[in-house]
Amino acid sequence: MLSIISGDDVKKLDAAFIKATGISSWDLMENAAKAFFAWYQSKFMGVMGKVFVFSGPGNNGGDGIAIARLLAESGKTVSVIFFQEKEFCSKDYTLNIEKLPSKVNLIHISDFNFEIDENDVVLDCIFGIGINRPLEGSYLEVIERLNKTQCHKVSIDIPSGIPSDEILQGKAFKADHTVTFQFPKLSLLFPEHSEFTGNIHVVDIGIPDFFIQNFHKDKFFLRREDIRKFHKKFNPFSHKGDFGRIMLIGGSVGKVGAMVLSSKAALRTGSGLVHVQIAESERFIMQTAVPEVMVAGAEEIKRLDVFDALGIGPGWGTEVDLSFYCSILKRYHKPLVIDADGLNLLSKKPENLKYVPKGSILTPHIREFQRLAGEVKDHKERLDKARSFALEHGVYLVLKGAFTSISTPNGEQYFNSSGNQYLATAGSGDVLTGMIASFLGQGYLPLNAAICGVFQHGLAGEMTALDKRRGVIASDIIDTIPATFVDLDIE
Ligand SMILES: NC(=O)C1=CN([C@@H]2O[C@H](COP(=O)(O)OP(=O)(O)OC[C@H]3O[C@@H](n4cnc5c(N)ncnc54)[C@H](O)[C@@H]3O)[C@@H](O)[C@H]2O)[C@@H](O)CC1
Ligand SMILES: Nc1ncnc2c1ncn2[C@@H]1O[C@H](COP(=O)(O)OP(=O)(O)O)[C@@H](O)[C@H]1O
Ligand SMILES: [K+]
Repeated sequence: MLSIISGDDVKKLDAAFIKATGISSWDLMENAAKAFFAWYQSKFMGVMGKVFVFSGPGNNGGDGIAIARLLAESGKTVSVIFFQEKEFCSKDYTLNIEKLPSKVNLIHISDFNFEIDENDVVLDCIFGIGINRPLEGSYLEVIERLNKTQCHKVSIDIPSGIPSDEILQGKAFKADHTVTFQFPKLSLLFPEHSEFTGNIHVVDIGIPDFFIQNFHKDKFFLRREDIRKFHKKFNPFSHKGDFGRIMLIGGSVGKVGAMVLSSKAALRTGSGLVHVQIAESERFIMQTAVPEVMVAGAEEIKRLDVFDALGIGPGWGTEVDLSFYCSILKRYHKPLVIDADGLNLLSKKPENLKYVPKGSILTPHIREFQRLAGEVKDHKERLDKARSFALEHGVYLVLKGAFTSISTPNGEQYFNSSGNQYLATAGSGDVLTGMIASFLGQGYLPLNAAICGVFQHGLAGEMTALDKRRGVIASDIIDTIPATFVDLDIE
């Protein structure tokens, strides 16, 4: 798992790493340039145009000059466009200028003619995480001009103009790809910045994560290779009971489809037994749609303790009797999952949050979270609010969207890397509820259930979008859940 640290801490990290290993800051920049070059070779070598490296005065600019050298040595036609004379630039920038082969065109910005073709590549190395004020003057003019230019655009570490941990003030470079070093900078995960970042790629520059953990506070980035360790192992003697008995509550008249999706997703995620509690009139639809599911009557609602996990909310409607809802929360003493109308009902009377069992998992999308916790001005504030909400109520708060975040009762935040925009389709959230409730019922710790559910839901979305793109519907995501176990090599 990658730790996400603040821009200020990156400087301390670099200094400590250099001190501990004896390598020079130039070596670290060289590692960054080589890591970028390897990425470029795998993704861009087929692009035959010229490369224009726009190089600012700091170490991001220095990275650009080192990259220009590697690209030129590999046979590319490279120009470096610089803004400041080297006396005003960082030490490693100057060292790299001295190492540039003579075949690289070195052009001051005032002499550059902006003759860039569609097939050319612009590398944005103007500012990295050292940006400390909004863009102005020639930097702003150049970036605005580049934003209007048709060509391939790649930002190094972060699109120039965006601060590492805050919301952008003013303008920034608009990239098709951002290749970021070591870990994604927090602000790359904000929806406000999606028009600037393009696709985000993380490349390793050789600082081991255990070293970074000395600096990290509370934020992690979840990647595919991290997921296996959150999974439980089952053996050939495991029986239906080991895979858990869960109860999903929701499905009012006309909205039983939500429960069809949740319950089917839970079965596809591995649940041994799935019961649902839905409006009496919808029984027939439910049993026809998913014959493997048991439709619970009032008796079973009385005996909640027999269930290993509950999932409350999909398609429930907001007309539910709040005292009935509270009685479920009060009588169940294990962590449960609350989504959709289960959350909207809590927003109606937030004092009922005290009945939610500790360690439960709440899965709001942005609007549901706003109803629960109030208005925010931007995603940065939303993430802070999610963190304090989880701390205050002792729950896991899964804030859904691109880079879904999981805030824990001890103040940590995990950011998901799987998924795509095609998951934004009716019922997709109901599928996630079924998946998380299923893992919880299989005996996973709440954090592990949330992580595995969120990651595999996203992965199922990616896999199903390969041949369906915007045609993905929630049922396709469910059908692809089993393939995610195979893809991740989980038994
Ligand atoms: N561990 C890492 O992450 C590493 C990072 N490196 C690179 O180093 C970068 C950070 O380098 P720096 O700290 O030098 O930061 P920058 O390269 O972002 O540049 C900061 C410089 O620009 C000036 N500046 C800031 N905002 C400005 C504005 N709006 N207008 C005009 N001037 C402005 C500052 O006064 C400072 O001189 C990273 O983004 C990355 O590209 C690599 O070189 C090596 C390892
Ligand atoms: N752009 C996106 N990138 C990644 N995941 C997304 C994106 N948009 C939506 N999702 C995911 O799709 C699901 C949508 O859930 P939700 O909003 O509750 O939908 P519904 O109410 O239709 O079931 C969430 O898991 C969310 O994280
Ligand atoms: K940059």
